[in-house]
Amino acid sequence: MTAQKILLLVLDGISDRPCASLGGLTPLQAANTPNLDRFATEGITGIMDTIAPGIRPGSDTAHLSLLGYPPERYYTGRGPLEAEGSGIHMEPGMIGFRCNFATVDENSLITDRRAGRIHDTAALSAAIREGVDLSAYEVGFRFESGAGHRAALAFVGDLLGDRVTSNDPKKEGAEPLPVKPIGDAPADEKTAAVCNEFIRQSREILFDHPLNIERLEQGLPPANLLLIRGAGRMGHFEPFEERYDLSGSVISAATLISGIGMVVGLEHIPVPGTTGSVDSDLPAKVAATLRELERKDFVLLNIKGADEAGHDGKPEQKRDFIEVIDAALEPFAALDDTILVICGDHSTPCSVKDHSADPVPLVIRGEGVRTDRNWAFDEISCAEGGINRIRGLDLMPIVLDLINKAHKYGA
Ligand SMILES: O=C(O)[C@H](O)COP(=O)(O)O
Ligand SMILES: [Mg+2]
Repeated sequence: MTAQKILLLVLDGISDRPCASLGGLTPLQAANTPNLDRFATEGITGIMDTIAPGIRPGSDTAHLSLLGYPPERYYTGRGPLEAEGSGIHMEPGMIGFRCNFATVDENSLITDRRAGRIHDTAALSAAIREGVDLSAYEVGFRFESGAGHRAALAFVGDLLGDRVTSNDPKKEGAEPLPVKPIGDAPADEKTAAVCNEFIRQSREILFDHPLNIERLEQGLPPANLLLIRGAGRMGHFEPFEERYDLSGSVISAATLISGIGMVVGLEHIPVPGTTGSVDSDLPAKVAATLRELERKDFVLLNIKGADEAGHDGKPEQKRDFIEVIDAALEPFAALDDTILVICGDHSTPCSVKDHSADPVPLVIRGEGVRTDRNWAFDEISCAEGGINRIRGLDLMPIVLDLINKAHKYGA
């Protein structure tokens, strides 16, 4: 029997570098992962540069590559993808941004780029929608909360450009930067001015919002500043179903990943109780994935929490969450008509607190797949596997071949 379906499970930021506090092991090596190891035993393993060796992938460009959409052709910035996944439909002419709720102190220094990984910013977003007025620029806007500290923004108006910088210095202890046009096009100058005005007004609204007063009383960092980045317009994506002759769904609490799925035409399946963080309801996600595989040919499932632990520089938390992931994956062992692909989108080493170019581990398991001698799913063991080392764009062709949907090159 040939497998008919594909489950692409992306363990976001799962891979790492050796951690001193884990005795020189990576969190994935240190974790007890019987299910992942079983998939490695039953399948074929390897490592993957989701973009190319030495290139540090963003989650956006990495996921585009994994889905077989070359980012150099399709990527128009993170903002529009994050916006689409946050429920803002990006019409032509709109400029989208990714935002962080962040904390600044009385000296205007950023003390936390994620406002203590705040959850539930709905009230703050409502206040911003209500209070910010950009009519002086004849610009409207949409603003929606995403998972955790994340949010998305889109400007609607004439003569807006998308070539502007970010106010995010990308580190704590620094002041927010002014947003500047890249070049001297009037449309980019206008967008930069609108960004700075949006940031100014939203900061005033957030400063004495009751939720922030409450957070201060509880000793929590207030979400009193928006960092905005990733300006862009929506690109054009060949629909996944036409490209591969596969129907598909995306399951992800991270709005960026749902947005990417949605723009290529995957159906977004929201799952209550999932947070994109280490407290997410993973069994609910796994159950939803199995339901989707009953009615669709392809499912993209993203599990985000290990990436957050990497960004926070917490090896023990990352190791422990990997064990939670592993336990939740047990039901996938029963998949028999599905090619199961498990990989990372990039490494997020705890020592770097950001993405690195270290390749990610990969396993492909299912009917007809050749196996190799590797029995463990981790960065080091997979490097000895039968897939060897591939790029993200190689993945879809390999998997399409395994379900006999590849086309012969030549006669
Ligand atoms: O978690 C995310 O959304 C990104 O991968 C990291 O973004 P941040 O550094 O702004 O939290
Ligand atoms: Mg990622």
